Amino acid sequence: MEIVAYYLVSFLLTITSVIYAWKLLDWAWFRPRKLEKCLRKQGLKGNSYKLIFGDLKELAKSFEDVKSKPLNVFDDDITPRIVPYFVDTIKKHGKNCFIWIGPKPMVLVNDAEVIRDVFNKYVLYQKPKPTPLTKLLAQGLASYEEDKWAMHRKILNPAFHMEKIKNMVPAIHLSCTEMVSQWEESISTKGTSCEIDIWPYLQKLSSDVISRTAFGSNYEEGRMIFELQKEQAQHFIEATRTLYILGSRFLPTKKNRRMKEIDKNVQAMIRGIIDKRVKALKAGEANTDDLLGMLLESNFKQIEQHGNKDFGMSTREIIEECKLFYFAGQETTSVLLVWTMILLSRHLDWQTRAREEVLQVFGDSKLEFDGLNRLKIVTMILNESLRLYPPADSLNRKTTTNTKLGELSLPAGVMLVLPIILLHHDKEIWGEDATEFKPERFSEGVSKATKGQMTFFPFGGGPRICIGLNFTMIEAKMALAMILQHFSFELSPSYTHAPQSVITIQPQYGLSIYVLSREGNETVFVCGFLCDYNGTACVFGVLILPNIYDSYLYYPRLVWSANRNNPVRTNATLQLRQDGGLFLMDSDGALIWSTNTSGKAVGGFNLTVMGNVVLFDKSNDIICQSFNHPTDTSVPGQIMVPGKKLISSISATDWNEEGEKGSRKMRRSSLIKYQECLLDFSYEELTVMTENFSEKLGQGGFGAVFEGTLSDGTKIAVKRLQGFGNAKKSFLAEVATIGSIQHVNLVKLVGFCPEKSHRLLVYEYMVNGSLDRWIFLGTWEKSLGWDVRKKIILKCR
Ligand code: HEM
Ligand SMILES: Nc1ncnc2c1ncn2[C@@H]1O[C@H](COP(=O)(O)OP(=O)(O)OP(=O)(O)O)[C@@H](O)[C@H]1O
Repeated sequence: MEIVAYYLVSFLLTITSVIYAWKLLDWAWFRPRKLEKCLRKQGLKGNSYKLIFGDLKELAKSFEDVKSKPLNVFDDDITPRIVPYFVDTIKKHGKNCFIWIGPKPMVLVNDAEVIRDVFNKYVLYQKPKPTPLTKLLAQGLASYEEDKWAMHRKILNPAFHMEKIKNMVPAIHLSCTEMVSQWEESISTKGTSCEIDIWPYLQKLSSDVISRTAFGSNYEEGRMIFELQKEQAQHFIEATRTLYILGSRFLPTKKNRRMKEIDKNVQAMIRGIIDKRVKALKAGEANTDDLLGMLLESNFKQIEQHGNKDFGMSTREIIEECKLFYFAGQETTSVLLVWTMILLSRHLDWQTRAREEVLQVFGDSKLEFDGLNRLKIVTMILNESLRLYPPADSLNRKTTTNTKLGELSLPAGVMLVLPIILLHHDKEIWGEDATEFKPERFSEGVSKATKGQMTFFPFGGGPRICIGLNFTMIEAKMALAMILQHFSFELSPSYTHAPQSVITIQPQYGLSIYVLSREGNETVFVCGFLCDYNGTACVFGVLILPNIYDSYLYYPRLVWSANRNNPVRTNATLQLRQDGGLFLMDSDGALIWSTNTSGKAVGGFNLTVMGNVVLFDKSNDIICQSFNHPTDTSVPGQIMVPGKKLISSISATDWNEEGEKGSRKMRRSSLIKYQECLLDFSYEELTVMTENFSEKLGQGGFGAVFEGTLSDGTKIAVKRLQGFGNAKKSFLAEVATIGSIQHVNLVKLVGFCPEKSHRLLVYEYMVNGSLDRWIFLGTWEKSLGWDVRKKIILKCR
């Protein structure tokens, strides 16, 4: 009996071993060979199959090779670095090719229409099965198929609707504010600018945003969960760099134990939060503004509707969805932001245009949802950034049965790769400048830019398109707008341009940029009428005021004017008409100038912080702007296009005197007409004007004051300062400050002289002397009372 049992067991063992051996052989050799034959018959080309590993070794080597070769800082042609093996294979075998991922062939799908088909027929083309390692990281919606996917998508969809995302905007705003404050703090310790590696900040930002929006009031617990998920992702990335060996996850290695421990802890923590919420929801107290709240609410509704738990998600499944939010939404959003920042650091013209738009929509006030939706330039920039640096460089699918794919007939089990980045960089699709940053491609939206083709799909496509698309775009707009509102930035020379693919496309060495605070550092423009002393000649224009940090601009200058060749008199008016734009009428009612926009419905006009006078319509679209009609000056951020020209305005604004004898003199003779403008005198001129400082008016704490006369006979008082030494910068800063103060009862500064070690201030002449003579009339009793002094201070006569 025992012998029979022995033979029976041996027989069964042998049979099982033979079956497994055959399966292994089929998996490692026969099946790959059969698939290869079939693909070659269809005209597809690729390397011959190599046992078990296929092309994996070459694939790993190609990544290693490019890793050590950073790109030129201005090079956005990144495909050879991100998908080196695809690029090499296409070079070697042509566009209709395949590569071997171990024993599985992977066909490259390059045709936009075929890609659309793959996305739409999502039951026929499914995602490759997640490895057990991926399962430890996150399962959820992204990895389900067919009915289970459909049910989860239906429950999750409402949480990602625009009106729900609107409620999350305050949470997103808070996270962005925290980041901006940290940058401001770093800057304040160094002055007005400093070098920051912003990559870790952007990663923390997107992680904070997910914690806040997913778990709301349980934000702190959420943050701990996501810290653990982050560590899990690190382990996962390391594991994906080696070939996954069946059963290896059961080995009691240190890493395997840690991954399991993390998974257990994360599950327990999320379960704790969910239990609290479910209790609150049942008691009618739960907050449903965060993702978790909305998901629970939607799940309840679904179960209630069908009266059956099977139509909803289990707690375990809800836990997986929460883990997935972090995995799918954190890194992707931070890389979108980091590449956008790199592009804007290099393309300062677009940085300026984006800032202009942000300031036009929000000014310096708090960002809010409706305004974010009006940011057109920012959206164009984000789309162009997603085109050049799509966070996911390619997507995978597999055939589930024998399938007709375009011209091909593919057997079941063939993997497909949809190479997002190759289509985004294709010169046949986007033109010769495909690898250049040109946000204007998206000026009329995505469908116009792609002509309705599936050539731009950073978020995938078809029914399985990214569920977080709206969420991520609002977050990115908010973060970018807030950064632009507070800072200017440019690349640091220490930045190394090395994009690399680690699940998402990331900057290998971070992103060091110079961040400059805009506060107190911006150039100030004012707009209005500028008249000569007599008020007989006025222009309507834009004036740039000196900035105390600049040493090159000592006095306000006119940078644009509407009527420089046609001055008007005082009492002229500028009228904004709803149906025609701006009209400049002289005091006698004669039309002097208009914006030439008759028939257009005008919403308003605005002087932007860049000094651009902008006329816009009701939907904030620009109707016309002074930047498009330059006169004699161009300011930073003003883009000059072919056909535009600057024409010197000296003689044109020099209404009374002929412009003569060198530019310095000419500038002065025209500037002297403006009350607001300060003149820079030479020491020699002041010596002549004061007849060698012969007539002393008095002595102050900082030096003596002398009488003088300008060439047109106007009397002046010249103060010769002592004690400023050679400190030209602080002297000019002082001049800029005093020069910008306008008060009827304070003497006006006319000009100054900073030549060599001379420091002189030129004031208008006060016939009645200094105010102190009138304030202190000999004795305290006789001097002016407080009410009179108050009136003097408050400018009342
Ligand atoms: C720049 C940011 C993002 C990019 C580029 C991006 C990209 C993608 C892509 C390409 C897919 C399709 C994958 C495939 O078809 O194989 C996808 C799916 C998905 N994404 Fe995103 N994503 C981003 C942000 C987010 C955020 C913020 C969340 C959640 C909070 C999210 C959640 C998901 C989910 C759950 C899916 C699976 C959808 C399904 O299978 O029905 N994503 N994402
Ligand atoms: N713009 C002016 N027009 C006519 N006289 C002036 C003018 N500015 C100064 N003075 C004369 O010169 C004197 C000294 O002026 P100054 O402004 O230097 O002195 P202060 O007011 O005593 O103080 P401080 O040196 O602290 O500014 C005045 O008392 C006045 O008589």
